Amino acid sequence: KEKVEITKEQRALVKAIVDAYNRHQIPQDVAKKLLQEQYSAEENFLLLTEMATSQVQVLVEFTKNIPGFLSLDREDQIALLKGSAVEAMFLRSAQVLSKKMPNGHTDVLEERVRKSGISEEFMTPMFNFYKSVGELHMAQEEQALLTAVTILTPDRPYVKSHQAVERLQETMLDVLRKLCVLQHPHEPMYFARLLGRLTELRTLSHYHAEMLTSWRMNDHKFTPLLCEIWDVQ
Ligand SMILES: CC(C)NC(=O)n1c(-c2ccccc2)cc2c1CN(S(=O)(=O)c1cccs1)CC2
Repeated sequence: KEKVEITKEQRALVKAIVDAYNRHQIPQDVAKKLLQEQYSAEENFLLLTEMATSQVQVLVEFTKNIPGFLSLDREDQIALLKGSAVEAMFLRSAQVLSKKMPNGHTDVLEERVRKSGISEEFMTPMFNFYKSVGELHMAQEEQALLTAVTILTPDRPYVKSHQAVERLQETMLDVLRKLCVLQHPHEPMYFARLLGRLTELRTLSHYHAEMLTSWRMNDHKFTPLLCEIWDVQ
């Protein structure tokens, strides 16, 4: 039985990432609004736009606090953010849905998302993903580190110093692997299942590009920040 040891540096790394992750929660008022306003598809779409826009701002702040990220080449920093924004949004959504919320809130949230103009063909894979993440009952350290691992994916378009990003991602993966072994001693495949969610995320992000065109058909407007991070309009 290999003895898994988290080093002092790794403990500090996890603390930095989790603090950043918790510091940048989506403003509660935005999430609360999802539960208050009326149910029209237009209203739901607007609320998702607001939540997604606020999540991008949160994502940028979180990313800047990933140790080593700001020492990467500036253009690579942008390439990593743009390349991971959609995946981070879906991962965040899954984490929001799997969070313990006052009873009934999750259903309302789910209902609003289902009635926001997203075509049925994307609804199924999207909610399958939310369910498969929820079933993992991820600890917050795992959620924060998995988000960091997603952002630090070296093979995003336009990334120049592939190796520098890979080194950073490996640092995160090593401590995430150790945490999984320590926190799920009876589930030797837990870490592998976590990484499997990242594969599902990539597939979802391919659906997202098509989702956007279906919305644009019904002249739905996005915010300038979403247009910039998604390279649309
Ligand atoms: C938590 C935030 C980041 N999640 C969020 O905004 N959601 C959620 C969601 C899921 C579970 C709980 C709460 C919300 C589902 C969807 C989105 C956004 N996208 S989008 O960005 O393509 C979008 C399209 C049009 C305007 S914004 C569409 C799908």
